Amino acid sequence: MSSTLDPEDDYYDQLADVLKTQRTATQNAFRRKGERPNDFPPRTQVVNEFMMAALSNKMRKDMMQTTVIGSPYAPSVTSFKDLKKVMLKDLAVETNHRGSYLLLRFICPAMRMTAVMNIAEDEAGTVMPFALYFQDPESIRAAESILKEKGVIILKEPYFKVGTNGQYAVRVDQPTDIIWLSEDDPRVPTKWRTTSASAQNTAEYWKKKGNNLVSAGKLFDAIEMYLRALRSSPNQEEEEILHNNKALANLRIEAFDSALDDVSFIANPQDRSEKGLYRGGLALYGLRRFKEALEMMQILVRKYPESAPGKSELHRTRLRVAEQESGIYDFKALYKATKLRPPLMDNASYSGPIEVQSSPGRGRGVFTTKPVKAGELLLCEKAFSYCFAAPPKEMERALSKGISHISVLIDVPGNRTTVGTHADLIRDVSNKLARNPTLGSSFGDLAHGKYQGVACASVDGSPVVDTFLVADTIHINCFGCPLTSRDMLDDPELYRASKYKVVKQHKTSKLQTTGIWTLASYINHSCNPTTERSFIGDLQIVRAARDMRENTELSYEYIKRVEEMDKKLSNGWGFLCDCALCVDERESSSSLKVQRRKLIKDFSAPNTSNKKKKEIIKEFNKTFQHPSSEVPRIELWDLHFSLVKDLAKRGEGEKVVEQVIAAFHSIGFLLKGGQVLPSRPSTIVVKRWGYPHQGATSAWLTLRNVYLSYGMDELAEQAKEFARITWMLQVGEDTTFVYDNPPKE
Ligand SMILES: C[S@@+](CC[C@H](N)C(=O)[O-])C[C@H]1O[C@@H](n2cnc3c(N)ncnc32)[C@H](O)[C@@H]1O
Repeated sequence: MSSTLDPEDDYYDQLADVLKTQRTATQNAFRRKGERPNDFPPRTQVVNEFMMAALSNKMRKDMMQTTVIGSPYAPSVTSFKDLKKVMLKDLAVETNHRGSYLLLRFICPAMRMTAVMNIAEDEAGTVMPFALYFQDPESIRAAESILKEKGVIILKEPYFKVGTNGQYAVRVDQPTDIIWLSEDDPRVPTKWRTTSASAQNTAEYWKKKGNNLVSAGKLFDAIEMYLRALRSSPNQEEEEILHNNKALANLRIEAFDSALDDVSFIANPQDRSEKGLYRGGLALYGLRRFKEALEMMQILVRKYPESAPGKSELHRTRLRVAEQESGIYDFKALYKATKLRPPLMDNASYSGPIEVQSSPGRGRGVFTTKPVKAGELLLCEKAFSYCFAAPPKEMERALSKGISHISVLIDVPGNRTTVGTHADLIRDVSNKLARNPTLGSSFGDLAHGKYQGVACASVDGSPVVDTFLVADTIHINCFGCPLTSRDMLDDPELYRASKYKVVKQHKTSKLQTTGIWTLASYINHSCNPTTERSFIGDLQIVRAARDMRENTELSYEYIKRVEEMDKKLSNGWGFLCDCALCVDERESSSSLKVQRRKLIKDFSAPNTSNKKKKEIIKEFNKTFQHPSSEVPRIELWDLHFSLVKDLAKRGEGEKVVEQVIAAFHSIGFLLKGGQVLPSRPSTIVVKRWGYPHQGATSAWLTLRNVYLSYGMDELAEQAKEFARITWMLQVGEDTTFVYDNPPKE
């Protein structure tokens, strides 16, 4: 979950009004639940209004899109043979017509708003606006190829609703409720049949049509043609070619399961053609089954040693298997790849010494399976789905590049409004699952809210996806993320530690890019976490923020500690944190909190002397009942560093070191050695790691610089090594940590 609106956010008031209007409209509509209206407007009026709306829709380009999630209803899991036909005039308002189906034909050119829209008619000639949600964006599939004029569908267990404007419509939130009928389907009524429907052409004829459509990028239509060709009695050789061609179209729409089915027409891989092996390997790669993909590519290269694409894919797949097994990544190449739009990394996921187990009171959680050291890589996971929000400068390119626009998601039952790419994420995950049912369990096993819905299922051989369940699951498990965590560093001292130029364009964005990482999703929240995570494109990197024993639970901060933490976590994720910080906060009296606030105010007052500041820090420490190893005193960090700044200016190195070490102790670290006085030790050791503070790297580098200035080179090297570890925690890697050779910015 990310970016649920706060009162201080832009648009808050406007969107709160929109949410209110939607809630009222929903309540009004529900008052009419079950009513069978007899005031349908005449056909010409419905069509004219639709055409006018399509025209004005074309002219308004810049409107922020809004997706409204209404009352959830489960998708149809009933076999078509058990359903009875109903007509549009039989529909009841705000009702899900279980046990029934509609047979509909579209009569206008489709229009794209948030939904793909058309006017549907039934066999009696009654017409009705029709809205289909969660469809691929126009750049992937044109609205006109989805709800084609003259196209015929069966809509199982339809939902009939009254819109905010009082207009009746058939609304489809569950796209898998539709059975798309091909022209020659016997269920298409005779009077709706087109001439090409009954054309008795050869498989070769339909194949050529399919090939032309692939060349034109109309992949969904091409697949329909290949299916038609397969129904036109091809011979064995033609059949194999058709399956291979269909596999190519399926690969391009990322329907990897179907592509794999296509090539499996020849059961034994050893007997497959070069194309069959190649496309089968790519399908397995797309499903992230890299070891099987490698086997397929090895067979290909053995059987067809001259195959250049085979050799190059074999090489690429080997890299993925190596990453998966070693957790070693070429980070330099990853940063380069973040220039891609969208910045999807071509990498495998690595899962280190961790496993999912039950975590009492928290559902499931992730635990270490062996002792680990601070900084160790625990997980580097590629997103299951990722919607990149183009920064304003790139918006123009967004349409053509399949980048997500920021849109508004109005969740009426959840009573919340979210700005970001969540609506696109719901769409992309739903489509991914519908096209790749074998991926269903990795997403379907994730935690979700109260809505039960339908987990992965299939009916009449087709997958069923419950978009309401997808939305509910995304709400709990999705996170906003920057393009790279390194871009988010806001300490100039740290830029000097980075070899590559910092890209600042995303720094001010509000993390509107969102994604789902199905393994990282099992990590629970703690305000005093054991790990830190970072992002490079759609890779999420999780590293140990402390030395941990075997069987220690991993945790990270879903959000940084803020005021009203209980409210934020409970609104966002439905739980109250029981970490020591939260417990202490609840136990602390309001007078104590007032006292702490006053101390901070006094500290920050102009002209407060350093002596006085030190006294205030002492007083502040006295307000805690528990040691800082249990309840880190995060507020103290900034107070110590305010002193550090001043002391550094005066060149009082020993005192700088004293304050930096005190700052670390205040957040639960236990450091041994490291003070300049009295005896200039040669080691500084972290006996216990504390709260992973964002300022830790520059704190270590401050120590390192002071040590150097005192000629304590050994100690300086050790401090630099700790800076490297905390840098890795923050940005994910240490390739860019070359403090001795700062880049010329
Ligand atoms: C992203 S999921 C984490 C995995 C989840 N525990 C599971 O069983 O799948 C987020 C959900 O985990 C639970 N959770 C996370 N951190 C928690 C905590 N500190 N205390 C209690 N529940 C927590 C909440 O139910 C939250 O909605």
